Amino acid sequence: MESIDSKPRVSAGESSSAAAENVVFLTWKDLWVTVNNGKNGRSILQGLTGFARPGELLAIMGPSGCGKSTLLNALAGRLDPQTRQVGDILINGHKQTMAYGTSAYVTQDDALIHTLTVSESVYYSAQLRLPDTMSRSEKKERAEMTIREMGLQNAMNTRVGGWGAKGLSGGEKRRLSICIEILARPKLLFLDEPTSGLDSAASYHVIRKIASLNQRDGVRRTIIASIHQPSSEVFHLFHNLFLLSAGQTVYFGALSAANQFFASNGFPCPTLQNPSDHFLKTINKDFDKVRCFLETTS
Ligand SMILES: Nc1ncnc2c1ncn2[C@@H]1O[C@H](COP(=O)(O)OP(=O)(O)OP(=O)(O)O)[C@@H](O)[C@H]1O
Repeated sequence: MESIDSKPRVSAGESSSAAAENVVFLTWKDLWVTVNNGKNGRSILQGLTGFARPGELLAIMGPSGCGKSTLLNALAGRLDPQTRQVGDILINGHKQTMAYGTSAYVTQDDALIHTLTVSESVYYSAQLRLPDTMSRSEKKERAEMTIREMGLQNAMNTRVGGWGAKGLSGGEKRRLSICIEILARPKLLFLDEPTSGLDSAASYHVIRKIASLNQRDGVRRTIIASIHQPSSEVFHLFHNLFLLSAGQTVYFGALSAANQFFASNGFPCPTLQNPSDHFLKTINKDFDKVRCFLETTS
């Protein structure tokens, strides 16, 4: 089976120039994550290598249970204590801990207070999260700017809402959660399934807002999101793809080269089919073929 090089290389100067520019170039090398369940350890991630660049969005995709959240948590330093991690995770080429506010993690569940409005949620978070070196009015200004960046200006006075009290839509809640996490202008943003539970239009709106953040405020963020079955429009908002199956890398590289990679390995994407559906179907359906595919490409 023919294979192409799915592992793009990091150019020598990229990590050091990211450090000079005060952005984050995240690299992981031969990353293993094992969980201890009784007598035997089970490898959830098996020797993953990749990177995420400033100014780009990386999608982590794969079938349910393949290890997407585990990879995201390992990169964010949020693995739970029962797991063991081996391998290197480097920031701008070095092993280092990130300063407060450098990175943010948006979880799948929106941890919002139902009785607050959008503006109250963001203003209060700004007062609590932003450094004391910022004045009250600077914090308020930052909160307003961030609300606009996430396209929530028309819902400023809408309550979050919950059971029995309708408030924000699911997509608006997700954008509010992101809004709160990006208040401190993190250079590295992790999102765990930011579109889960949303319809395709709301998903597109959420990811488009995330994708446009870098253009709007000029901060070249490094953005990594795990994502389930994105529509074609959502899929094409990402720059790079990390495709996993059973804890192993199926593909890592530019999104634009993934079709060619699958085609040259005997799995061309049918015309008019959403490529992300095709990739996930291929991994799920042809399990034995994919095992052989993994062996040839690793
Ligand atoms: N702490 C843990 N203890 C035991 N097993 C774990 C633990 N964390 C993850 N796993 C197992 O590792 C595998 C990968 O889990 P993970 O949540 O990373 O998958 P996922 O791709 O994010 O799944 P989904 O798309 O369904 O959310 C699963 O089989 C899960 O049961």
